[in-house]
Amino acid sequence: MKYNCLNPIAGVGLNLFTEQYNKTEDFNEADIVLVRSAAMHDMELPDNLKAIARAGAGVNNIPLEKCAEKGIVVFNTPGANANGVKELVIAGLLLASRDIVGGINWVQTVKDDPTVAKLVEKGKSKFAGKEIQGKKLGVIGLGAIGVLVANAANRLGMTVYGYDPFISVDNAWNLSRDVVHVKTREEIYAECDYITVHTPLIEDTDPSVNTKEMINEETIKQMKDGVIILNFARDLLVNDNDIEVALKSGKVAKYVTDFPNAKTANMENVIAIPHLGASTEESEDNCAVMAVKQLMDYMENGNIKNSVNYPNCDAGVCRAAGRIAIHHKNIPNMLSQFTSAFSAVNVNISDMVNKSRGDYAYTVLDVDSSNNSDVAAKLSAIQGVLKVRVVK
Ligand SMILES: NC(=O)C1=CN([C@@H]2O[C@H](COP(=O)(O)OP(=O)(O)OC[C@H]3O[C@@H](n4cnc5c(N)ncnc54)[C@H](O)[C@@H]3O)[C@@H](O)[C@H]2O)C=CC1
Ligand SMILES: O=C(O)C(=O)COP(=O)(O)O
Repeated sequence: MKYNCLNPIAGVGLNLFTEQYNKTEDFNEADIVLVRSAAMHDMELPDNLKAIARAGAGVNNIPLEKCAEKGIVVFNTPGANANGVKELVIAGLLLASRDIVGGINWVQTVKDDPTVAKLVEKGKSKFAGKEIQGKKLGVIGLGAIGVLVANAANRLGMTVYGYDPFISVDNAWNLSRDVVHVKTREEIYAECDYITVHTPLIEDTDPSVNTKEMINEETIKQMKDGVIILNFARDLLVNDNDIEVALKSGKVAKYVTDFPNAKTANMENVIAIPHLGASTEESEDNCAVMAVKQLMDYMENGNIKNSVNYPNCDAGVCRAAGRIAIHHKNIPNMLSQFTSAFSAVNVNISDMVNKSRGDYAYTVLDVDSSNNSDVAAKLSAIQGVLKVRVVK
């Protein structure tokens, strides 16, 4: 089996691959691909490609639907880099509150002056700021990162407001009970001195689901004067032209972004960080290990864990003579056709798992025969079947 890395992936993860797996520099001959932020939307997806693992959280760089149509499972690594991002968000809160960057840059301009010690005492008042303790922070999106940010800010003495209409049970359990649970984004806009966004980038006609450009003229208008906005999620969550106007007028005091672009990188009062949220040794290692383990379990057992375009499916380790994995449309009459294909050749199905997610489904069949290539070819020809893989 061949794997290709579209971005550098930590060695501690890649070292988990056994001798069955070989690295290839050629994307077109890969069975599996590991990726971080490389843009995949315009890439031609080869027929032999079976799975893509995003060593990270955001999957907006990957064509999920196109992959699902080709029976390519896309995984991510939920939570594996959340602490790295949380720590940078806390740094972002402090960088936006105290002119640390301005002060450091100024010291560089006077560092060769023998009276530098005196100069700093005289000049430091230009860089004075505010403390975060006692201020209100709004967290939009209480997933792996949002929960950690909310809890950490709460421990630093901030009053934290949290909004997430789709919060998972686990994340709700992990959220500090001191976090104020708000039911609308508007409450956050009206109340908070700092607002940080931690949702995926989602484009949808339903405004409660859509996150694209959720920070815009209309929503900024509802915020407090001098609000500080932090964006460690994706640049498209914020409308660049609207934030520019708001920064110029002082309505927004600072915009901290981990996703600078040609516009925001040139705006005054923007603190632009070069997408460093997940760039820590620990996060890179966690993501790589999780991504590789998920890929290996998929390749060797057909199990799917943490997919973003196919249902999760745990068929365990195969103890039968053969295992076939079928990617198919979630439509009527599929299972009966699969079972008929095996009964036609008098092969017993000893175990079966069938899972669906939206328009797509995944079926794993354990059978009492180790020679299944002919049946696999017949299964591939069934209308609605997207890919058939002989796992064992
Ligand atoms: N700066 C960086 O290096 C990194 C950035 N990210 C970005 O941060 C995002 C969040 O990451 P995680 O917390 O790990 O993901 P996650 O999937 O654990 O959390 C996302 C949360 O957003 C919530 N959500 C979805 N739509 C929403 C809406 N319309 N309104 C309010 N909440 C909504 C979900 O219910 C979920 O709880 C990623 O999608 C990615 O874009 C993630 C990791 C690193
Ligand atoms: O995990 C994410 O969503 C990130 O934004 C991290 O991206 P990266 O892996 O650092 O290119």
